[in-house]
Amino acid sequence: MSQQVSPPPTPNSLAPLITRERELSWKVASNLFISFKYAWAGITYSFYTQRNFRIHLSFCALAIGLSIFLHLQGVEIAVIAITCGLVLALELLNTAIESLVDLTVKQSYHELAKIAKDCAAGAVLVSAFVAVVVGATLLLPPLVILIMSNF
Ligand SMILES: Nc1ncnc2c1ncn2[C@@H]1O[C@H](COP(=O)(O)OP(=O)(O)OP(=O)(O)O)[C@@H](O)[C@H]1O
Repeated sequence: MSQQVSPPPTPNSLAPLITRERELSWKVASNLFISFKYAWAGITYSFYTQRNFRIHLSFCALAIGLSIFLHLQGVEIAVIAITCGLVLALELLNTAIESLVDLTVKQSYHELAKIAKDCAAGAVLVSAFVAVVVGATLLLPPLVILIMSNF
């Protein structure tokens, strides 16, 4: 049995969607404050449900705290903060992708669901690896000097 494939949308068929401006959304935040509230709800959801998010958040707090304690230069603290932000943002996207996949395939196995979840988890892993390299490069030398100077 051949699968029915819908034709790709032409630029003209997208125009009504754009003019109706997100009419298809279940709900649209009415103002900026409500948008922040929903964004914060996503962050707290990830915090309470995702162990990895809590672990990454703890390491980020530690790294930023250490960089201030060790009097790193402003640009170095900024690089550590950007790297931490990247890891946490990718964790949030990973959670979003997992939820979307579960919503789509429910509790059934699907090869594409596996690819989507594995790639999302892989993106987090890559960013975490980069964060370790950045942290080790910027934090370890002054930390070793501080420890050595106390012995
Ligand atoms: N519906 C599915 N079909 C196929 N494989 C799946 C499916 N759901 C999960 N998997 C596989 O199980 C793995 C773990 O999925 P799960 O949804 O439990 O993520 P997780 O353990 O919460 O991941 P993370 O630690 O990144 O948050 C996925 O990476 C994927 O390989």
